[in-house]
Amino acid sequence: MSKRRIMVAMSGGVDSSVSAWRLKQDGEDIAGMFMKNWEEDDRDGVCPAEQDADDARAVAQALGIELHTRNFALEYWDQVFETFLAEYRAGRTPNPDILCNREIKFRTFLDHARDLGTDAIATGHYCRTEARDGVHRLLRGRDSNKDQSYFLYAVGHEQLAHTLFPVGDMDKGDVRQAALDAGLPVHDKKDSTGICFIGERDFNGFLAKYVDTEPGEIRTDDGRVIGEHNGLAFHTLGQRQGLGIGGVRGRPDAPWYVLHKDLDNNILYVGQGHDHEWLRSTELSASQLAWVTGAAPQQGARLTAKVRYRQADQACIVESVEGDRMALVFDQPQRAVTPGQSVVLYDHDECLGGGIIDTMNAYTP
Ligand SMILES: Nc1ncnc2c1ncn2[C@@H]1O[C@H](COP(=O)(O)OP(=O)(O)OP(=O)(O)O)[C@@H](O)[C@H]1O
Repeated sequence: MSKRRIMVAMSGGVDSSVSAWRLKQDGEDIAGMFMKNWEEDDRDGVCPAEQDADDARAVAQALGIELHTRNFALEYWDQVFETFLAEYRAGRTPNPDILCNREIKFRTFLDHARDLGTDAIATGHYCRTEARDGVHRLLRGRDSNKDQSYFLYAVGHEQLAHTLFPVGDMDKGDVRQAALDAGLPVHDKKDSTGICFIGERDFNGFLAKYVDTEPGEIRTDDGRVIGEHNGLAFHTLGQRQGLGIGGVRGRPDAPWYVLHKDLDNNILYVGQGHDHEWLRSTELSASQLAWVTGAAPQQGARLTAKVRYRQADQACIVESVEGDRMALVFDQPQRAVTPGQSVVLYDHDECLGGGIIDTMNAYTP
């Protein structure tokens, strides 16, 4: 049997670099691909993507493998960024990394890798897969601190069958150590943070270029108008900073939190108290459902869920799944369940899939 060929998605970061190195150590026949998914605009001369491409090139050279580069900026714009903007325009808070995984890394990239005659792809995500009864399942990464299965819930088993996660069984510390031991030039490179196309720059300034917003009233939970917001899109439920208002009523220093966005009337409701009761939901509904194996969980199933990345597992019950709509009930109230974000379901270590949050039962004025 001829040896399989693997295309490693190489970002120039430490995780994908160690992924490539591990596969090479295992004697696999590998090549790398760097994707450019965003055309640079006005980052004051700083061009992180160029630096990343250089890093990917340096790692490929150190490993003695071929590096392909592809520009998927058009695909990214159409399939990720347009949806991202549409969600913000609708007053919701999207997660573009989840869409990027589904549409770009595990579709466009996978297709390109196949066109180049490779049999599988590899990425540096902290996840694992397991084939059971011939169907590939998605498991959490072994390093619970770095687990990225939340971002991959919308990738199906057909794609996972052709995917390797070489660092999914490693701790981040061991990955960095491996990079150092292997002499990879990126061993001490900083982890990337934030949304990839925005990077470190001002988020609201970026968004304002694409989304028209109207100023409107800021009201307190007891109905007083205490200021003006600059556009509901710039505010996220549960968010603390950036309201530009002082304290009132004997609690001048207590921080304010976004409690509710009244989209019909363009009013931002705020209140004092991180765990304000208006932010608490015990139920939510979600749509745009995606199940890794293709099978939805049973009604009544007791599972755990995350309504945001890095949240601890929350016990819940699947109240209903009908067509493309699911309702969940949580054992404990959840803070700041946010429309547009994803709810992801787990059965112990297995990530089953999830959907995009539409409504929750937090109090609304
Ligand atoms: N520009 C890119 N080109 C090729 N592959 C990429 C690119 N960006 C991300 N990837 C792939 O997706 C994986 C997860 O991306 P993410 O942005 O979460 O990076 P990360 O966890 O910081 O990993 P890394 O340390 O490899 O950058 C990467 O490990 C890599 O395999």
